[in-house]
Amino acid sequence: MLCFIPDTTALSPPPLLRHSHNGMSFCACDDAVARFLFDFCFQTYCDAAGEPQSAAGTPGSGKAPSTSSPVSLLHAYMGAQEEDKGSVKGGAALCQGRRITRDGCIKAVGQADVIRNEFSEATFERIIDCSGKCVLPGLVDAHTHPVWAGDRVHEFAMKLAGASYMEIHQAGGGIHFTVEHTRAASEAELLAGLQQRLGRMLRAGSTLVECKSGYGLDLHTELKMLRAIERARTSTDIGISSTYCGAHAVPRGKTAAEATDDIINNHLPKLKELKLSGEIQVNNIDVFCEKGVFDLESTRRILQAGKDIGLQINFHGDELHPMKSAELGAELGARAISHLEEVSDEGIVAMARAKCAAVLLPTTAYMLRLKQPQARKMLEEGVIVALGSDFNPNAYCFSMPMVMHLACVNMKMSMNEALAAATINAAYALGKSDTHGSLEVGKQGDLLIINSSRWEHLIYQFGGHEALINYVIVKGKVIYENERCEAMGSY
Ligand SMILES: N=CN[C@@H](CCC(=O)O)C(=O)O
Ligand SMILES: [Zn+2]
Repeated sequence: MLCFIPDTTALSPPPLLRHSHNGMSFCACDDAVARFLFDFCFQTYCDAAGEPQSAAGTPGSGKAPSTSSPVSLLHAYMGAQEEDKGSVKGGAALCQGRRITRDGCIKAVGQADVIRNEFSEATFERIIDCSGKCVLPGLVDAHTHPVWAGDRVHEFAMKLAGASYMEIHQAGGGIHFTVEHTRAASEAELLAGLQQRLGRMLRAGSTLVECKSGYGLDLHTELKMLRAIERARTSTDIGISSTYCGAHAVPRGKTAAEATDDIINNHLPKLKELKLSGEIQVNNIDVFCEKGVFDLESTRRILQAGKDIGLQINFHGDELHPMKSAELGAELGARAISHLEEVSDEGIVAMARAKCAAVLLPTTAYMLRLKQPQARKMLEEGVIVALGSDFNPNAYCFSMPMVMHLACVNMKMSMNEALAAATINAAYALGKSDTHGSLEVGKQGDLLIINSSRWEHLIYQFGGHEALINYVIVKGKVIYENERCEAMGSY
């Protein structure tokens, strides 16, 4: 087991926050989950690891003490990733009075002395001294396109010179350029690029990421991409939610209607077969619903067909033109819709009612100088707002800390809102808020330890996360340890 000793002094109660958990949208102040998240966020000091401390409070039950408590000492004890092979140690036997399978889930949360008593006979593989540091949930990136070959740095120059995203796309560049290179690449090459990118995401604090296909457009290449994602799922530590995005663009030589028929009649039946045989796990279906790409009716047909084979609907909508994508997503029971720069007022209300998450992508609005999505209005209307990096050859950003910073500055989100959007709400957008996105007993032990006594530095220091992130932990196992972090300091 791994033990963290993040002693805390609660600084102040978090402000009102729109937050989601298990499909509910609520104010953080009224909910134990959110209070827990922020108890962990407001950590200021710690004594030496392993030293007994005194603090009043309740044992780790997943219900954290209120942030109004003057002293809030929290410990999180977690199992390591490997299955226990039978040598149950004293500590393991103590926990909840039953055999612990070392499953990488959080075993207890609560006041330090209470948990110390509960686990007094436990032995730990490692104890991490979190003096002066903060422990946060691992970040969740709800929208990425990380499988591709070639890059589009030349197009960045064109855009800086004034070309629009759609002008480049219609001239055969953009997604078409990447499709050409991705079709020519081998699965091994795609996997190598993907693993490298996932490593960079992990070092920037993401422990769960959504990964889309969508640079093949033909069945052969889409499957090649999905297989690369599947191999990354088993060969890397980062969590993956995979998305079939064969309707990312209309392939050259086909009309949108022909491409729609091809997806429904050929791609999806094959995906269903591979899902059933266990060869590929695909979680979501995506379409780029946009003027000049897939219109509302084609989008509806593809998404419905994907839903019919058990995929969660999670698609690109209302980005460059108002398409009524939000209204469609709400009607179809979409789990999430991304972009939404051009969403209508009715669409926002419909998404709130349908508990359909809005995945906002600050890097894209910034890169393409689009109008910003109306994050404030969405939050006020009760939409579950999540964030994603949208990492792709157009928006080349791996870093959720930078995404949170942009969301705060450009979309006027508070830092608390941005953190919730990049953790529990992003997990909700992927259908994983039961197991990911916050630090609760029974949830997967994915977390970050940052080298600052105030968690807000992770957002405030734009581009400073490399020096701030001290540890990245997935399923209770230290995946990344930044030794330079101590030397660099955080201020
Ligand atoms: N807008 C559509 N898809 C991506 C961009 C993909 C690309 O340009 O390669 C997005 O979410 O920003
Ligand atoms: Zn995208």
